[in-house]
Amino acid sequence: MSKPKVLISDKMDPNAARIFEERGCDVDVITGETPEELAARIGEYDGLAIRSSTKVTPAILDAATNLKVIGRAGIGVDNVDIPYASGKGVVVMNTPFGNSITTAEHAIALMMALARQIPEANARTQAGEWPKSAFMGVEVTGKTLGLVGAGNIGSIVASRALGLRMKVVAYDPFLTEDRAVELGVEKVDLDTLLSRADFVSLHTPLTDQTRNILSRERLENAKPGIRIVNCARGGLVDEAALKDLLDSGHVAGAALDVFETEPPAKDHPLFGTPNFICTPHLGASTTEAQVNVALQVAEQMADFLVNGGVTNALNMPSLSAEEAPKLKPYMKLAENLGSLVGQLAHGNLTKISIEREGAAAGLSGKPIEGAVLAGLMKQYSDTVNMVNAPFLAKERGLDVRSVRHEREGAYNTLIRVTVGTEQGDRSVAGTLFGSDAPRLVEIFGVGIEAELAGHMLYIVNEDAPGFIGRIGTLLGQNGINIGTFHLGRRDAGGEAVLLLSVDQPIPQDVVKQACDLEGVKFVKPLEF
Ligand SMILES: NC(=O)c1ccc[n+]([C@@H]2O[C@H](COP(=O)([O-])OP(=O)(O)OC[C@H]3O[C@@H](n4cnc5c(N)ncnc54)[C@H](O)[C@@H]3O)[C@@H](O)[C@H]2O)c1
Ligand SMILES: O=C(O)CC[C@@H](O)C(=O)O
Repeated sequence: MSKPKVLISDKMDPNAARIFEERGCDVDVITGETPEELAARIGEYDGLAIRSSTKVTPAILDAATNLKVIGRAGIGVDNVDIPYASGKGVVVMNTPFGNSITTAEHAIALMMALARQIPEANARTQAGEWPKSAFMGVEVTGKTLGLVGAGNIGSIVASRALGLRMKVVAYDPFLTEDRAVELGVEKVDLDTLLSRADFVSLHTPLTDQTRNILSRERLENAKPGIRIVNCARGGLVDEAALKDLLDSGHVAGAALDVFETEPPAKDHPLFGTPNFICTPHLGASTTEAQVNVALQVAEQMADFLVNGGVTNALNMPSLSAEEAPKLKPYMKLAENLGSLVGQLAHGNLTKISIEREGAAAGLSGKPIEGAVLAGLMKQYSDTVNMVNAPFLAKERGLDVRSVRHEREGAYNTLIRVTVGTEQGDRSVAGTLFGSDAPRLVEIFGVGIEAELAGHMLYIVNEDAPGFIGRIGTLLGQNGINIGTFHLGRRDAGGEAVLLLSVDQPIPQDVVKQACDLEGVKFVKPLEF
């Protein structure tokens, strides 16, 4: 089997390339290309490892015909069109912790630099002045730091600020009272935070809710003399308003590591403003953080490409490398069951339920759900896989339920898939023979044991003598060889089900002739 191919398209610590190679991937490091150059190249790669320079746009994703995974060596993934990547079935991963300490330290460094105007004092001193009387700083001890966002980085900033003997208040809609107590911070609303904070540090992602969170109105109503630090994302602070309020003195200082547009224009209005300092998106730029994120992204991506393990994916549930091989036969079973109901159920499907019992109940439900949906929707799309199937299902308004039963059933492991159709609910179930051989064990209420593979024919007929001979003769006369033959029936003399595998696709006219055989109620060729 050929090795998966990975492209590292942004400057990254060399440990990333080393890990990819050690873990069984071929790797190219080609940085600084134009979007057109990247689009021309990307088709040959299974994985793309990036930092923030590469913009993974729909045009790049359309050209990425083999791409399976994008790994961001860092936290923010605003340079990746995740919905589009999900639609294409590409997993997007980040490394959520590798640079958190470094970024938190940068925020603290900028806060201290603002408090003592270090950059300006440094520049003037080195320019030959001795401007001792021009600078009068403030202590941070005893002052209030307002954290907007108390996730990974915000929490670390809180602990460092408490070490500096500051009081910390935090605004984060997802911060629980218990967690606030654990962090030693006071949970407040945003207006209270801005009315009380001497320093504000931003640590949220940029979303529709956080864009412009420090708006002109909020800045105008903030405590006079407030100082602002943003090491999170440009776009959180209204830059024009910040300029006006620094000029008026209402805001005593501001430090930005990130800008709405990066790099900012050379004549950005904030440049040259007294008490404004900035760094060129250096939050994550320490040796330690860059080694961490490079190692992590390469480990995660190689694990996915080589073993199927999923860690820190933003558009797919996690799956450990230990669990991935155990899940593999279940995924095949789940995909086949989804495909079977998809091929057999008529009309508009409105809901689907995926039940797991026995050993299957102990496995992660989301990957199994993704595999069932991928099987179900294969008929509608050639590019569907377990990453994009849940999104496609949602788009189609399909109500998807996963149920895990504690009960013991007739099989020691079982997956049942039931779809709601215009004719009522239709259900199929399957198990594993041994530890890894998927088998269908029930189809629409009829017990049967069959492997679902290759070209198959499903027939519902009256349970009466002579039928098996008739279908065997028909297929034989048409030169079609039967591979496997499986029978099931509800009651003797009632409705029977025949599922057989054949060595080639069954032509339409043979299907038609099968429909015309005596006692036949329904015929459907199936493909797995
Ligand atoms: N400057 C840099 O180089 C650099 C480096 C690393 C991370 N970052 C950025 O820092 C930010 C924070 O990273 P993190 O690892 O702490 O992320 P995180 O996901 O751990 O924390 C983000 C927090 O923001 C909170 N939040 C979400 N919406 C909010 C809202 N409307 N109001 C208030 N809080 C809200 C969340 O509940 C969460 O607790 C991200 O944007 C990341 O991209 C920047
Ligand atoms: O890669 C970088 O230098 C920036 C990383 C940072 O913005 C992040 O979100 O992790």
